[in-house]
Amino acid sequence: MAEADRRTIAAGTDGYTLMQRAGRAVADACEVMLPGASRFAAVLCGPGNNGGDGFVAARLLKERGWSVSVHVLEPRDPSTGDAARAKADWPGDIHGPDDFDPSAADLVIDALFGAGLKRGLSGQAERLVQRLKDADTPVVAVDIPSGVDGSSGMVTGVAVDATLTVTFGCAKPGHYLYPGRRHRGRLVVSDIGLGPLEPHPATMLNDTTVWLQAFPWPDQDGHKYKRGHTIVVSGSLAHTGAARLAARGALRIGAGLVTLASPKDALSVNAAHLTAVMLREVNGPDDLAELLSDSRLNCVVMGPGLGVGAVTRSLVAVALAPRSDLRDGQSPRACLLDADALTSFSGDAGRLRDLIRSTSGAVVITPHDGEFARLFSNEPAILAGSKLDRSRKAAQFLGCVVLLKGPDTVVADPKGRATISDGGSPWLATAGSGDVLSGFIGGLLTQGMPAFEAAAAGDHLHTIAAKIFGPGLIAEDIPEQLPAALRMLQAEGGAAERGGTQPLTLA
Ligand SMILES: NC(=O)C1=CN([C@@H]2O[C@H](COP(=O)(O)OP(=O)(O)OC[C@H]3O[C@@H](n4cnc5c(N)ncnc54)[C@H](O)[C@@H]3O)[C@@H](O)[C@H]2O)[C@@H](O)CC1
Ligand SMILES: [K+]
Repeated sequence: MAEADRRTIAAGTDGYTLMQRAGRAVADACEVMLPGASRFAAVLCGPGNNGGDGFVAARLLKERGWSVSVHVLEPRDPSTGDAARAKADWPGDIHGPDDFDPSAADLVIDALFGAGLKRGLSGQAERLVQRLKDADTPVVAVDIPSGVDGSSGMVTGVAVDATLTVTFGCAKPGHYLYPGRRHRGRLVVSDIGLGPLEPHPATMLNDTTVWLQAFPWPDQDGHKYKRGHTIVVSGSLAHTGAARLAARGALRIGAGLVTLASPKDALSVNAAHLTAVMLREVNGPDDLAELLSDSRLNCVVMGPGLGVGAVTRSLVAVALAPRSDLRDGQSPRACLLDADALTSFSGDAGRLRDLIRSTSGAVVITPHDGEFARLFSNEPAILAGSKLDRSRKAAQFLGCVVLLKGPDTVVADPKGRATISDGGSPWLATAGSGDVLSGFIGGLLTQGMPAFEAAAAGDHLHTIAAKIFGPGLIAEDIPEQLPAALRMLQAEGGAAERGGTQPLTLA
């Protein structure tokens, strides 16, 4: 973001002009939020340019008839640069923090600190923010709620709870990553004329613009063998449901064929629950190796309900085994590892990395936070940092795509590309929903979708399907909502082809 700012200034727009535009965007948002007359805004201005934006907004609101009181942390703040100029242009009194009474105001503007904050609020700033949190007054945050780290969403100590956040140029990761996401209220991204961002952004909001171009719509003249064949490995008798959920997900999202590889003891229970999904007896790694000698089986999904231990480790090794049997035109087999397939490598991520690096096919792993922490328990450097950092480091370490689940799911690839999801559905916090997600992504890999795009698309469609169903959702419902989600996607695909859209960069 600072880079975009520098480019804009280099291209002829000075910093003070940008600050005027930013302050105007904030003032406009306040007017939309509180239309009417006799409005009173209290504006908290910090020592940097965030505070400068606050002074500009304060002046514009005063010109528009608002009563405005401005408060700074220290009398000398802000003392340099554009922010000092904005302060000098403010025509009213400047108060200290002790005069700040949030409950007397109709609205508070939080212009204390911007997205570059790297340490927790302390002292006067902390006390001021705590007083604001204790009041019930609506808050408009400038750029990001003060106390939230814009690049990670992390909060050390207190952070402002905004009703609305106005940011500039593009959103920041901290607007979407938790806990920052919880603090920002509604988000408005204002175009203040910042320079163009990199043509290949590293961090993107996960929406259709990231992956729609790569979505594997079936060909008009296609047949099921062309759409690929997914193998889902089932657990034993008492643990078969998870694999069936994944298998149904893979079939719904368009895999041409799906076969459940089931141990003998679970065959009859699996058979009793399957119709379009096929069934094959597979008792352990040797049987799986024999099944996979058929090179048409081009994706394996394993982990859900599989059990933790040496057998699962061997099954993963078989699925990732190097291949010499590929004929011309055949693509290598992709692999989706989730749940027990990851927990079986707890504290031994190096072994999993060696297996992944030996395969020529695409690999996606889909851990939740607990599985991620167990897998990398011997790699403390990977466990440090924001969710975005951790996902990127894990992807680079393993050499595969990592999808780290949560309401702010992150998908990262080894080259550093990453997406953040825009809030899942709270109804997805239900048993088996992750198994369906494995199936969705596996089904897309089966159809040849590149791994990063497949993971992002699977996650997005999973959320859309859950939102379509709404309250009362259980995992079985998710694949059944996919047709409606795909119809929406198809309509959007047509619109995108006509209009052309760019991914939403998060800088
Ligand atoms: N393109 C851009 O980036 C633009 C940015 N603008 C504004 O500029 C802001 C960024 O300005 P700055 O870089 O000056 O950042 P801030 O306004 O957040 O201020 C940084 C100052 O606060 C101090 N500080 C940081 N963390 C602290 C803590 N925990 N406790 C006490 N003091 C702390 C720092 O030492 C520094 O002096 C943005 O948030 C935005 O509001 C706009 O004016 C227009 C364009
Ligand atoms: K702020």
